[in-house]
Amino acid sequence: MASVAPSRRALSRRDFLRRASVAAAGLAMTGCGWRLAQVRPSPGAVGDPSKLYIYTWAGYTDELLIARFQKETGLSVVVDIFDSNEVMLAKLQAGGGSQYSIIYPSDYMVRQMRERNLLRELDHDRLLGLQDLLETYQNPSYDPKNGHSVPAAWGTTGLIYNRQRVDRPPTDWEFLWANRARLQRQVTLFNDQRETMGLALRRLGHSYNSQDPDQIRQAYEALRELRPAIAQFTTDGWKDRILAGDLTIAMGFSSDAIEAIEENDQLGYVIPASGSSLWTDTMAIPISAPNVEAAYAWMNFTLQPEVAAGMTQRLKFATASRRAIEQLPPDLVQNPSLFPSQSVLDRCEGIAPVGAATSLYDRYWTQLTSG
Ligand SMILES: NCCCCNCCCN
Repeated sequence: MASVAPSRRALSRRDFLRRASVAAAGLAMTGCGWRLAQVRPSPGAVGDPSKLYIYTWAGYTDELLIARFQKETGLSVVVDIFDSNEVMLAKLQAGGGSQYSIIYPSDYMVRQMRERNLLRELDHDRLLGLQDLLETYQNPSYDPKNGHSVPAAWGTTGLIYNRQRVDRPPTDWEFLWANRARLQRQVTLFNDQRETMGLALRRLGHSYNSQDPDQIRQAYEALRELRPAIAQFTTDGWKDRILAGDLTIAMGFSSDAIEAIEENDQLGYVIPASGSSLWTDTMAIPISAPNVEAAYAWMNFTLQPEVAAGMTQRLKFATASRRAIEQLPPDLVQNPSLFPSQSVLDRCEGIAPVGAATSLYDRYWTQLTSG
């Protein structure tokens, strides 16, 4: 089982606090306006040297970021969104690899794509700022020495809950099963097979990366048991619903949870006690990408500590840049949902490829979500 946890030393709360003491000023909070700037349903012309096509997760860009990049480089940016690594991979394999110059695969997917020769090897002479990354991110296990990817963001997966609708806040995944009779259609889980099958594995005391057919079956059956409580499998569609008071609990990424809590202080976020997924999302260049120059320009732009710190402030994902963390204001560095304590991180696990068991995950996932 490969762990992609950020370095224990580098991410200890004590270290963060020490670094934060020099931060104070940081960057001004900026209203994001329309967050998914220039998002469009599908890419059009490819190979236009004045355009950079990016395929990423929701909430990883905003208007300010794109406008500044355009001002600095003259390149306009077009962003498409995916909601799981598997969706991104399928699109790339169906020809999307020659449409996008930058993609944002997570840790395990970088490894999977590298092994299938789907990513371009990075020329480190063309990258500025890799030395500013946290030590563990200089040589992550999913991509030794960042040969094919640059870490962009990291965070956890947990439960977002509406305090007004629960007697006691959930502390673990088990809450969902214990309360399933009361939670009829009030819960959303991700439309992401590794994350969702993973939480069920973890609740049963197994690894997110189990390759044991029996354990994978048990996880599937446990999720079937939960089916009546599940309103929807959605990675990004829960936020409006929980803000509207339509849901009691949603599975969510830490960054999205922090944003939702900013909008409604009746919401809370918990990293489940039995452990959760600790993920890293990266920037990479598909092997047949157009406009590779522009891809390097984007990587270098976002690697700048001041730009990376601004993204963490506005978009609420943890940065892998040590120098960016030094620029963050103390309230962000001390936010345990954004930078969890070491003991919490120790309970979490990085998702890794599961080899031949992938088809079993696929099969159970299809049965679960189509049934
Ligand atoms: N909107 C925030 C997206 C964060 C996505 N991280 C994905 C991790 C998947 N294992």
